Amino acid sequence: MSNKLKNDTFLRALLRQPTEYTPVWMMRQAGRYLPEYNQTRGRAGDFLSLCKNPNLATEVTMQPLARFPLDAAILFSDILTIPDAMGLGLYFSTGEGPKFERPLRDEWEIRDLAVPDPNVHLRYVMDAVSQIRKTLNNEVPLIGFAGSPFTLACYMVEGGSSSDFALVKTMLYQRPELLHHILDINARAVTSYLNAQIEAGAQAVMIFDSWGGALSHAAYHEFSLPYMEQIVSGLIREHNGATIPNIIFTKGGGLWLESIAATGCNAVGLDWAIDIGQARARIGDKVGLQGNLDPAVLFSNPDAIRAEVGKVLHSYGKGSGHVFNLGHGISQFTNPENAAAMVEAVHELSKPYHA
Ligand SMILES: Cc1c2[nH]c(c1CCC(=O)O)Cc1[nH]c(c(CCC(=O)O)c1C)Cc1[nH]c(c(CCC(=O)O)c1C)Cc1[nH]c(c(C)c1CCC(=O)O)C2
Repeated sequence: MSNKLKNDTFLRALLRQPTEYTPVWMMRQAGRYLPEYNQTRGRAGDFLSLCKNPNLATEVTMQPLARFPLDAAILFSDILTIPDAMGLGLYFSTGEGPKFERPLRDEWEIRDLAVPDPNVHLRYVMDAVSQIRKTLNNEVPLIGFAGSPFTLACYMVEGGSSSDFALVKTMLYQRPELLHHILDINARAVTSYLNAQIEAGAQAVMIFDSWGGALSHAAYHEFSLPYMEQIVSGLIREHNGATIPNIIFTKGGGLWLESIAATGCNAVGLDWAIDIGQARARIGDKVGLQGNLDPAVLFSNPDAIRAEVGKVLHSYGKGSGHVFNLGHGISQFTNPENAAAMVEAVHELSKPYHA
């Protein structure tokens, strides 16, 4: 099988190589805003069964690509597959988000944590990756992903979603060595998981640090960033002759862009709080940038969406190095026609910036 991509615009933009237009994909592009996704999830039974069934995971990965001319596909899965493989017992109760049957509450549970073998305990993810690659037939690249060690620790310690991170932050300040132990296991688990995804066919990888932005300046630099740096330095950089770019996305990380860019990553994800032109001025000579449209823009209408897309493109300015995306996942209450309008506007309006 030839590995030549028909559309590698996304990969080139991450590596700051020239492109004809600005490539675009959407975080959570396969999800509940698509009626066909809800239909497939209904057939699977629930969200986790969907993740664990490679046929159905492939089907939903392809759904947004059938609707919109996106420049990348992203593996359909979840960041919490790793703690699930560690034995914490992931489940999703409708309307309440992710939960663990056995969150980390006792010190012995933390001391007992072990790095799962991705090709055994997360075989279903690797099977999905290779099946998605076959189905994609080299049309666009496939993105693999994982959660950051700190973001995973938030869920593992809290036992689910949290608004104040009381338990994990108590541990951070009271028993920092215990949290460091969890983070070290998580960093090794994420590195081998992402490398297994690359070996199974992922052509770029992204680390979601969804909660790093909830930390203080000092705590971010002690408990989140160094572990992402450890992962980046352990990632496979070339596979079957192709460069495998990586992206770090700390939501709320705008204050720390220089530190993030210094990890050795290829690209940095931006939420919508920062001006992308300013971000480029700060780190754009070192890394590519991905983002940064407010997902709420997609609640408006095609004309307003076009105007907001134009502002982001104008702020980034001329030249390569930008992958257009939302600043966070697409809302389940988005009209798919508005997502279509965004993708079309990016492709059309970005061409003059690459002339
Ligand atoms: C924190 C986090 C999680 N998962 C993820 C993150 C990091 C990104 C972020 O900050 O949002 C990452 C993720 N989750 C999902 C993907 C799939 C790929 C994609 O299309 O982008 C990715 C990349 C599918 C999903 N993961 C989830 C859904 C919705 C579940 C459903 O279908 O019922 C999807 C499509 C469930 C999930 N999974 C998680 C939460 C908090 C929830 C519930 C939130 C919600 O209800 O919107 C954990």
